[in-house]
Amino acid sequence: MAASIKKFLSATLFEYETQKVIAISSYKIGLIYRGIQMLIVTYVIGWVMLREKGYQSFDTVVSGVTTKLKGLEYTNYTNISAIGDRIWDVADWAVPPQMNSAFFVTTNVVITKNQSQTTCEEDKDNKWHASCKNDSDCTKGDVHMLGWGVKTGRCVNSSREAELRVCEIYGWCPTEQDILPLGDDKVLMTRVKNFTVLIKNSVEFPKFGIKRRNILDSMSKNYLRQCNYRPDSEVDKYCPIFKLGDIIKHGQAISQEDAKQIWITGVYTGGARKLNVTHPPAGMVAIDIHWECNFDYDEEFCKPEYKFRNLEDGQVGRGWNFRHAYHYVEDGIHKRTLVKAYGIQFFISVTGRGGKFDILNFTMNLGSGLALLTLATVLCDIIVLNIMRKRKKYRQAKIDKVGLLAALTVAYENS
Ligand SMILES: Nc1ncnc2c1ncn2[C@@H]1O[C@H](COP(=O)(O)OP(=O)(O)OP(=O)(O)O)[C@@H](O)[C@H]1O
Repeated sequence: MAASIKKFLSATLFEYETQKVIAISSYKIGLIYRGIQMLIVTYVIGWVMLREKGYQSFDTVVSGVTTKLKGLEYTNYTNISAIGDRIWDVADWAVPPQMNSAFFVTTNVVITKNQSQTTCEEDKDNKWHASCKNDSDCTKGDVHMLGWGVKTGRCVNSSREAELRVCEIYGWCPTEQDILPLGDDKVLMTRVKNFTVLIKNSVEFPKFGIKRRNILDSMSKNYLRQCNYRPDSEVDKYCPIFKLGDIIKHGQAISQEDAKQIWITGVYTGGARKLNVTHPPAGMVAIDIHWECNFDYDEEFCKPEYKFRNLEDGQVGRGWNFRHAYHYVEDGIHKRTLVKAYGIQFFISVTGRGGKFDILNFTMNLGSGLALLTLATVLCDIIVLNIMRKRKKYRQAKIDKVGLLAALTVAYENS
Protein backbone atom coordinates (compact mmCIF):
# COMPACT_ATOMS: atom_id res chain seq x y z
CA MET A 1 0.00 0.00 0.00
CA ALA A 2 2.73 2.45 1.10
CA ALA A 3 4.74 1.51 -1.96
CA SER A 4 1.87 2.25 -4.33
CA ILE A 5 1.25 5.65 -2.64
CA LYS A 6 4.93 6.43 -3.08
CA LYS A 7 4.71 5.36 -6.72
CA PHE A 8 1.65 7.56 -7.24
CA LEU A 9 3.27 10.61 -5.60
CA SER A 10 6.43 10.17 -7.62
CA ALA A 11 4.43 9.96 -10.83
CA THR A 12 2.30 13.03 -10.09
CA LEU A 13 3.88 15.52 -7.66
CA PHE A 14 7.53 14.98 -8.45
CA GLU A 15 7.34 15.41 -12.17
CA TYR A 16 8.46 18.27 -14.42
CA GLU A 17 7.31 18.67 -17.99
CA THR A 18 9.23 20.68 -20.59
CA GLN A 19 8.22 21.52 -24.14
CA LYS A 20 9.70 19.53 -26.95
CA VAL A 21 9.55 20.56 -30.58
CA ILE A 22 8.95 17.92 -33.19
CA ALA A 23 8.67 18.73 -36.87
CA ILE A 24 6.17 16.60 -38.78
CA SER A 25 6.43 16.64 -42.54
CA SER A 26 2.88 16.09 -43.66
CA TYR A 27 0.77 17.98 -46.21
CA LYS A 28 -2.37 17.12 -44.30
CA ILE A 29 -1.18 18.45 -40.93
CA GLY A 30 0.51 21.42 -42.56
CA LEU A 31 -2.71 22.36 -44.31
CA ILE A 32 -4.77 22.00 -41.14
CA TYR A 33 -2.28 24.14 -39.20
CA ARG A 34 -2.13 26.92 -41.79
CA GLY A 35 -5.91 26.71 -42.25
CA ILE A 36 -6.58 27.31 -38.55
CA GLN A 37 -4.04 30.14 -38.50
CA MET A 38 -5.76 31.73 -41.52
CA LEU A 39 -9.15 31.48 -39.82
CA ILE A 40 -7.82 33.18 -36.68
CA VAL A 41 -6.07 35.94 -38.64
CA THR A 42 -9.22 36.51 -40.74
CA TYR A 43 -11.32 36.70 -37.56
CA VAL A 44 -8.94 39.19 -35.91
CA ILE A 45 -8.54 41.43 -38.97
CA GLY A 46 -11.98 41.02 -40.57
CA TRP A 47 -14.28 40.89 -37.57
CA VAL A 48 -12.45 42.38 -34.58
CA MET A 49 -10.53 45.10 -36.42
CA LEU A 50 -12.62 46.01 -39.48
CA ARG A 51 -16.22 45.07 -38.64
CA GLU A 52 -16.22 45.85 -34.93
CA LYS A 53 -13.60 48.58 -35.37
CA GLY A 54 -11.38 47.20 -32.62
CA TYR A 55 -8.86 49.93 -33.33
CA GLN A 56 -11.25 52.69 -32.20
CA SER A 57 -12.67 53.97 -28.95
CA PHE A 58 -16.37 54.86 -28.94
CA ASP A 59 -18.80 57.38 -27.53
CA THR A 60 -22.63 57.31 -27.55
CA VAL A 61 -24.71 60.28 -28.67
CA VAL A 62 -26.34 62.81 -26.38
CA SER A 63 -29.33 64.17 -28.24
CA GLY A 64 -32.18 66.70 -28.36
CA VAL A 65 -35.22 66.58 -30.68
CA THR A 66 -37.90 69.09 -31.61
CA THR A 67 -40.65 68.79 -34.21
CA LYS A 68 -42.72 71.19 -36.29
CA LEU A 69 -45.88 70.00 -38.00
CA LYS A 70 -47.58 71.55 -41.01
CA GLY A 71 -50.71 70.72 -42.96
CA LEU A 72 -54.20 71.96 -43.73
CA GLU A 73 -57.47 70.07 -43.66
CA TYR A 74 -60.78 71.26 -45.06
CA THR A 75 -64.03 69.64 -43.95
CA ASN A 76 -67.26 70.60 -45.63
CA TYR A 77 -70.06 68.89 -43.70
CA THR A 78 -72.68 71.59 -43.22
CA ASN A 79 -75.18 68.88 -42.22
CA ILE A 80 -73.02 67.94 -39.21
CA SER A 81 -73.22 71.01 -37.00
CA ALA A 82 -70.27 70.05 -34.78
CA ILE A 83 -67.95 69.84 -37.79
CA GLY A 84 -69.44 72.20 -40.40
CA ASP A 85 -67.56 73.98 -43.12
CA ARG A 86 -64.13 74.67 -41.69
CA ILE A 87 -60.39 74.71 -42.12
CA TRP A 88 -58.26 72.82 -39.63
CA ASP A 89 -54.71 74.10 -39.33
CA VAL A 90 -51.86 72.79 -37.23
CA ALA A 91 -53.06 74.65 -34.12
CA ASP A 92 -56.34 72.69 -34.35
CA TRP A 93 -55.06 69.17 -35.00
CA ALA A 94 -51.64 69.02 -33.27
CA VAL A 95 -52.42 68.49 -29.59
CA PRO A 96 -50.53 69.35 -27.46
CA PRO A 97 -48.59 71.72 -29.71
CA GLN A 98 -45.21 70.47 -28.49
CA MET A 99 -44.08 67.29 -26.73
CA ASN A 100 -40.72 65.80 -25.74
CA SER A 101 -39.52 63.60 -28.60
CA ALA A 102 -43.09 62.84 -29.65
CA PHE A 103 -46.08 64.35 -31.45
CA PHE A 104 -49.75 63.55 -31.81
CA VAL A 105 -51.78 64.05 -34.96
CA THR A 106 -55.57 64.16 -34.81
CA THR A 107 -57.28 62.19 -37.57
CA ASN A 108 -60.86 62.00 -36.31
CA VAL A 109 -62.88 63.86 -33.69
CA VAL A 110 -66.08 63.80 -31.65
CA ILE A 111 -66.91 67.45 -30.89
CA THR A 112 -69.39 68.62 -28.26
CA LYS A 113 -69.96 72.36 -28.60
CA ASN A 114 -71.30 74.98 -26.20
CA GLN A 115 -70.99 73.08 -22.94
CA SER A 116 -71.68 75.07 -19.80
CA GLN A 117 -72.06 74.12 -16.14
CA THR A 118 -75.74 73.41 -15.67
CA THR A 119 -78.15 70.48 -15.29
CA CYS A 120 -78.95 67.93 -18.01
CA GLU A 121 -79.54 64.22 -18.57
CA GLU A 122 -76.60 61.84 -18.11
CA ASP A 123 -75.14 60.35 -21.32
CA LYS A 124 -77.24 57.34 -22.38
CA ASP A 125 -74.02 55.33 -22.98
CA ASN A 126 -73.48 55.51 -19.23
CA LYS A 127 -76.84 53.88 -18.57
CA TRP A 128 -75.40 50.94 -16.65
CA HIS A 129 -74.79 53.34 -13.79
CA ALA A 130 -77.20 56.18 -14.75
CA SER A 131 -80.45 54.51 -15.86
CA CYS A 132 -83.30 54.78 -13.40
CA LYS A 133 -86.99 54.05 -12.89
CA ASN A 134 -87.73 56.82 -10.43
CA ASP A 135 -86.02 59.55 -8.42
CA SER A 136 -85.06 57.19 -5.61
CA ASP A 137 -82.59 55.49 -8.01
CA CYS A 138 -80.64 58.76 -8.40
CA THR A 139 -79.18 59.58 -5.02
CA LYS A 140 -78.59 63.35 -4.84
CA GLY A 141 -74.87 64.18 -4.57
CA ASP A 142 -73.68 60.85 -6.01
CA VAL A 143 -70.66 61.16 -8.29
CA HIS A 144 -69.73 58.25 -10.53
CA MET A 145 -66.13 58.37 -11.70
CA LEU A 146 -67.08 57.31 -15.23
CA GLY A 147 -70.01 59.75 -15.45
CA TRP A 148 -70.20 63.39 -16.51
CA GLY A 149 -71.44 65.07 -13.33
CA VAL A 150 -73.02 64.94 -9.89
CA LYS A 151 -76.55 63.49 -9.64
CA THR A 152 -79.29 66.00 -8.79
CA GLY A 153 -81.69 63.38 -7.38
CA ARG A 154 -84.11 63.49 -10.36
CA CYS A 155 -84.87 60.69 -12.83
CA VAL A 156 -85.74 62.11 -16.29
CA ASN A 157 -86.74 60.76 -19.74
CA SER A 158 -83.78 60.43 -22.08
CA SER A 159 -84.05 62.62 -25.16
CA ARG A 160 -81.51 60.43 -26.95
CA GLU A 161 -83.10 56.98 -26.57
CA ALA A 162 -86.81 56.18 -26.50
CA GLU A 163 -88.17 54.49 -23.39
CA LEU A 164 -85.00 55.15 -21.45
CA ARG A 165 -84.95 57.08 -18.21
CA VAL A 166 -81.65 58.38 -16.86
CA CYS A 167 -80.52 60.36 -13.84
CA GLU A 168 -80.19 64.09 -14.23
CA ILE A 169 -76.73 65.48 -13.46
CA TYR A 170 -75.11 68.82 -12.80
CA GLY A 171 -71.96 69.14 -14.91
CA TRP A 172 -70.72 70.26 -18.33
CA CYS A 173 -73.95 70.14 -20.34
CA PRO A 174 -75.05 68.92 -22.80
CA THR A 175 -73.04 65.72 -22.25
CA GLU A 176 -71.01 64.19 -25.05
CA GLN A 177 -72.61 61.83 -27.59
CA ASP A 178 -69.75 59.49 -28.36
CA ILE A 179 -70.38 58.91 -32.09
CA LEU A 180 -67.75 59.48 -34.78
CA PRO A 181 -69.10 62.22 -37.10
CA LEU A 182 -68.87 60.14 -40.29
CA GLY A 183 -69.50 56.75 -38.71
CA ASP A 184 -67.09 54.01 -37.73
CA ASP A 185 -65.64 53.38 -41.17
CA LYS A 186 -64.86 56.87 -42.49
CA VAL A 187 -62.05 59.18 -41.55
CA LEU A 188 -62.80 62.86 -41.04
CA MET A 189 -59.37 64.22 -41.92
CA THR A 190 -58.56 62.72 -45.27
CA ARG A 191 -55.49 64.86 -45.92
CA VAL A 192 -53.47 63.80 -42.85
CA LYS A 193 -51.34 61.52 -45.06
CA ASN A 194 -50.00 64.65 -46.73
CA PHE A 195 -49.26 66.53 -43.51
CA THR A 196 -45.56 66.96 -42.90
CA VAL A 197 -43.27 67.06 -39.92
CA LEU A 198 -39.91 68.75 -39.71
CA ILE A 199 -37.69 66.95 -37.20
CA LYS A 200 -34.77 68.92 -35.81
CA ASN A 201 -32.23 66.70 -34.10
CA SER A 202 -28.99 67.97 -32.59
CA VAL A 203 -26.49 65.45 -31.27
CA GLU A 204 -23.19 65.64 -29.46
CA PHE A 205 -20.38 63.12 -28.96
CA PRO A 206 -18.98 64.56 -25.71
CA LYS A 207 -15.82 62.41 -25.64
CA PHE A 208 -14.67 63.83 -28.98
CA GLY A 209 -16.25 67.29 -28.55
CA ILE A 210 -18.15 66.94 -31.86
CA LYS A 211 -21.66 68.31 -32.50
CA ARG A 212 -23.86 67.43 -35.49
CA ARG A 213 -27.38 68.31 -36.71
CA ASN A 214 -29.74 66.42 -38.97
CA ILE A 215 -30.23 69.64 -40.96
CA LEU A 216 -26.95 69.37 -42.83
CA ASP A 217 -24.79 72.41 -43.61
CA SER A 218 -25.20 71.62 -47.29
CA MET A 219 -29.00 72.21 -47.13
CA SER A 220 -30.18 75.65 -48.20
CA LYS A 221 -33.33 77.42 -46.97
CA ASN A 222 -34.91 76.84 -50.36
CA TYR A 223 -34.14 73.15 -50.25
CA LEU A 224 -35.72 72.86 -46.78
CA ARG A 225 -38.86 74.62 -47.96
CA GLN A 226 -39.60 72.04 -50.64
CA CYS A 227 -37.81 68.76 -49.82
CA ASN A 228 -39.43 65.52 -48.68
CA TYR A 229 -37.72 62.48 -47.20
CA ARG A 230 -37.21 59.74 -49.80
CA PRO A 231 -35.07 56.78 -48.72
CA ASP A 232 -34.22 55.80 -52.30
CA SER A 233 -32.78 59.21 -53.21
CA GLU A 234 -29.09 59.97 -52.45
CA VAL A 235 -29.92 63.59 -51.52
CA ASP A 236 -33.46 63.38 -50.13
CA LYS A 237 -32.70 60.51 -47.77
CA TYR A 238 -31.28 63.18 -45.46
CA CYS A 239 -34.22 65.59 -45.84
CA PRO A 240 -35.58 66.15 -42.30
CA ILE A 241 -39.16 66.75 -43.53
CA PHE A 242 -41.40 63.68 -43.59
CA LYS A 243 -44.89 63.10 -44.97
CA LEU A 244 -46.95 61.31 -42.32
CA GLY A 245 -48.33 58.91 -44.94
CA ASP A 246 -44.77 57.95 -45.92
CA ILE A 247 -43.83 57.30 -42.29
CA ILE A 248 -46.72 54.84 -41.92
CA LYS A 249 -45.92 53.29 -45.31
CA HIS A 250 -42.20 52.84 -44.60
CA GLY A 251 -42.96 51.58 -41.08
CA GLN A 252 -44.50 48.33 -42.22
CA ALA A 253 -45.87 46.67 -45.27
CA ILE A 254 -49.55 47.01 -44.37
CA SER A 255 -52.63 46.50 -46.46
CA GLN A 256 -54.79 49.40 -47.68
CA GLU A 257 -57.56 48.32 -45.29
CA ASP A 258 -55.26 48.36 -42.25
CA ALA A 259 -53.79 51.72 -43.26
CA LYS A 260 -57.30 53.17 -43.62
CA GLN A 261 -58.25 52.02 -40.13
CA ILE A 262 -55.17 53.69 -38.65
CA TRP A 263 -56.35 57.03 -40.00
CA ILE A 264 -59.95 56.53 -38.77
CA THR A 265 -59.45 55.55 -35.15
CA GLY A 266 -55.71 55.23 -34.71
CA VAL A 267 -56.20 51.47 -34.64
CA TYR A 268 -53.96 49.15 -36.58
CA THR A 269 -56.26 46.16 -37.03
CA GLY A 270 -53.76 44.11 -39.01
CA GLY A 271 -51.73 43.60 -35.85
CA ALA A 272 -54.78 42.32 -34.01
CA ARG A 273 -55.51 39.75 -36.67
CA LYS A 274 -51.91 38.57 -36.70
CA LEU A 275 -51.71 38.46 -32.91
CA ASN A 276 -55.18 36.92 -32.66
CA VAL A 277 -56.29 39.24 -29.85
CA THR A 278 -59.65 40.94 -29.32
CA HIS A 279 -58.29 44.46 -28.81
CA PRO A 280 -56.32 45.71 -31.77
CA PRO A 281 -53.15 47.65 -31.03
CA ALA A 282 -53.14 51.44 -31.11
CA GLY A 283 -51.71 53.56 -33.88
CA MET A 284 -48.32 54.19 -32.40
CA VAL A 285 -45.44 54.80 -34.70
CA ALA A 286 -41.77 54.98 -33.81
CA ILE A 287 -39.27 57.07 -35.73
CA ASP A 288 -35.70 55.97 -35.01
CA ILE A 289 -32.84 58.30 -35.87
CA HIS A 290 -29.52 56.49 -35.86
CA TRP A 291 -26.07 58.09 -36.03
CA GLU A 292 -23.21 55.71 -36.87
CA CYS A 293 -20.14 57.91 -37.23
CA ASN A 294 -16.49 57.27 -37.96
CA PHE A 295 -14.50 60.32 -36.93
CA ASP A 296 -11.33 59.01 -38.55
CA TYR A 297 -12.94 60.54 -41.66
CA ASP A 298 -14.31 64.06 -42.03
CA GLU A 299 -17.20 65.00 -39.69
CA GLU A 300 -19.29 65.84 -42.76
CA PHE A 301 -19.73 62.10 -43.38
CA CYS A 302 -21.47 61.77 -40.03
CA LYS A 303 -25.12 61.75 -41.12
CA PRO A 304 -28.32 60.33 -39.63
CA GLU A 305 -30.24 57.31 -40.82
CA TYR A 306 -34.02 57.13 -40.38
CA LYS A 307 -36.07 54.04 -39.61
CA PHE A 308 -39.79 53.71 -38.94
CA ARG A 309 -41.77 51.08 -37.10
CA ASN A 310 -45.46 50.66 -36.43
CA LEU A 311 -45.44 49.59 -32.81
CA GLU A 312 -47.68 46.63 -32.17
CA ASP A 313 -48.91 45.84 -28.74
CA GLY A 314 -52.01 43.72 -28.56
CA GLN A 315 -52.92 44.70 -25.01
CA VAL A 316 -53.39 48.46 -25.38
CA GLY A 317 -57.16 48.88 -25.78
CA ARG A 318 -58.85 50.01 -28.96
CA GLY A 319 -56.92 52.75 -30.63
CA TRP A 320 -55.63 55.94 -29.17
CA ASN A 321 -57.89 58.80 -28.17
CA PHE A 322 -58.16 61.40 -25.44
CA ARG A 323 -60.31 64.41 -24.55
CA HIS A 324 -59.34 68.04 -24.37
CA ALA A 325 -61.36 71.26 -24.30
CA TYR A 326 -61.28 74.87 -25.54
CA HIS A 327 -62.66 77.25 -22.92
CA TYR A 328 -64.26 80.62 -23.57
CA VAL A 329 -66.72 83.08 -22.06
CA GLU A 330 -69.97 83.95 -23.85
CA ASP A 331 -72.44 86.48 -22.44
CA GLY A 332 -70.65 86.22 -19.12
CA ILE A 333 -71.06 82.42 -19.01
CA HIS A 334 -68.01 80.16 -18.81
CA LYS A 335 -68.33 77.69 -21.73
CA ARG A 336 -66.20 75.11 -23.47
CA THR A 337 -65.99 72.96 -26.60
CA LEU A 338 -65.10 69.38 -25.72
CA VAL A 339 -63.04 67.41 -28.24
CA LYS A 340 -62.52 63.66 -28.15
CA ALA A 341 -59.50 63.32 -30.43
CA TYR A 342 -58.57 60.11 -32.23
CA GLY A 343 -55.23 59.94 -33.94
CA ILE A 344 -51.73 58.63 -34.20
CA GLN A 345 -48.97 59.03 -31.68
CA PHE A 346 -45.46 59.29 -33.07
CA PHE A 347 -42.42 58.63 -30.88
CA ILE A 348 -38.91 59.71 -31.84
CA SER A 349 -35.86 57.94 -30.48
CA VAL A 350 -32.24 58.74 -31.18
CA THR A 351 -29.43 56.22 -30.95
CA GLY A 352 -25.90 56.13 -32.23
CA ARG A 353 -22.20 55.98 -31.58
CA GLY A 354 -19.10 57.64 -32.86
CA GLY A 355 -15.65 56.05 -33.05
CA LYS A 356 -12.11 57.36 -33.43
CA PHE A 357 -8.69 55.66 -33.64
CA ASP A 358 -7.30 54.86 -30.21
CA ILE A 359 -3.78 53.41 -29.82
CA LEU A 360 -4.63 51.69 -26.53
CA ASN A 361 -7.67 49.86 -27.92
CA PHE A 362 -5.75 49.01 -31.09
CA THR A 363 -2.78 47.38 -29.28
CA MET A 364 -5.03 45.58 -26.77
CA ASN A 365 -7.24 44.05 -29.47
CA LEU A 366 -4.25 43.21 -31.70
CA GLY A 367 -2.38 41.60 -28.78
CA SER A 368 -5.32 39.47 -27.69
CA GLY A 369 -5.95 38.57 -31.32
CA LEU A 370 -2.39 37.37 -31.83
CA ALA A 371 -2.54 35.40 -28.59
CA LEU A 372 -5.37 33.45 -30.19
CA LEU A 373 -2.83 32.03 -32.68
CA THR A 374 -1.63 29.59 -30.00
CA LEU A 375 -5.03 27.94 -30.46
CA ALA A 376 -3.75 26.62 -33.80
CA THR A 377 -0.95 24.67 -32.06
CA VAL A 378 -3.29 23.32 -29.39
CA LEU A 379 -5.87 22.15 -31.95
CA CYS A 380 -3.19 20.58 -34.19
CA ASP A 381 -1.68 18.76 -31.18
CA ILE A 382 -5.11 17.29 -30.37
CA ILE A 383 -5.59 16.17 -33.97
CA VAL A 384 -2.05 14.80 -34.38
CA LEU A 385 -1.93 12.92 -31.07
CA ASN A 386 -5.50 11.57 -31.05
CA ILE A 387 -7.04 11.43 -34.50
CA MET A 388 -4.33 10.84 -37.15
CA ARG A 389 -3.55 7.30 -38.33
CA LYS A 390 0.10 7.54 -37.12
CA ARG A 391 -0.92 8.99 -33.75
CA LYS A 392 1.07 6.32 -31.74
CA LYS A 393 4.27 7.20 -33.55
CA TYR A 394 3.71 10.93 -33.06
CA ARG A 395 2.96 10.38 -29.39
CA GLN A 396 6.17 8.42 -28.89
CA ALA A 397 8.15 11.13 -30.62
CA LYS A 398 6.41 13.91 -28.72
CA ILE A 399 6.58 12.52 -25.18
CA ASP A 400 9.88 11.32 -23.76
CA LYS A 401 9.88 10.00 -20.23
CA VAL A 402 13.19 10.29 -18.38
CA GLY A 403 14.54 9.88 -14.82
CA LEU A 404 12.45 8.41 -12.04
CA LEU A 405 9.24 8.59 -14.03
CA ALA A 406 10.77 6.56 -16.90
CA ALA A 407 12.08 3.95 -14.43
CA LEU A 408 8.67 3.71 -12.78
CA THR A 409 6.92 3.42 -16.12
CA VAL A 410 9.28 0.65 -17.23
CA ALA A 411 8.84 -1.14 -13.88
CA TYR A 412 5.10 -0.79 -14.15
CA GLU A 413 5.06 -2.09 -17.70
CA ASN A 414 7.22 -5.08 -16.77
CA SER A 415 5.17 -6.01 -13.71
N1 LIG B 1 -43.59 70.47 -41.18
C1 LIG B 1 -42.96 71.14 -42.15
N2 LIG B 1 -43.18 70.81 -43.44
C2 LIG B 1 -42.58 71.45 -44.44
N3 LIG B 1 -41.73 72.48 -44.25
C3 LIG B 1 -41.48 72.86 -43.00
C4 LIG B 1 -42.09 72.22 -41.89
N4 LIG B 1 -41.66 72.83 -40.77
C5 LIG B 1 -40.83 73.80 -41.17
N5 LIG B 1 -40.71 73.82 -42.50
C6 LIG B 1 -39.89 74.73 -43.29
O1 LIG B 1 -38.54 74.51 -42.92
C7 LIG B 1 -37.86 75.76 -42.84
C8 LIG B 1 -37.24 75.89 -41.48
O2 LIG B 1 -38.25 75.89 -40.49
P1 LIG B 1 -38.12 76.79 -39.18
O3 LIG B 1 -39.18 76.37 -38.24
O4 LIG B 1 -36.72 76.70 -38.69
O5 LIG B 1 -38.31 78.27 -39.73
P2 LIG B 1 -39.56 79.26 -39.71
O6 LIG B 1 -39.27 80.32 -40.67
O7 LIG B 1 -39.86 79.69 -38.32
O8 LIG B 1 -40.74 78.35 -40.26
P3 LIG B 1 -42.25 78.77 -40.55
O9 LIG B 1 -42.44 78.54 -42.02
O10 LIG B 1 -43.05 77.81 -39.74
O11 LIG B 1 -42.47 80.16 -40.13
C9 LIG B 1 -38.88 76.82 -43.17
O12 LIG B 1 -38.73 77.13 -44.54
C10 LIG B 1 -40.19 76.17 -42.94
O13 LIG B 1 -41.20 76.70 -43.75
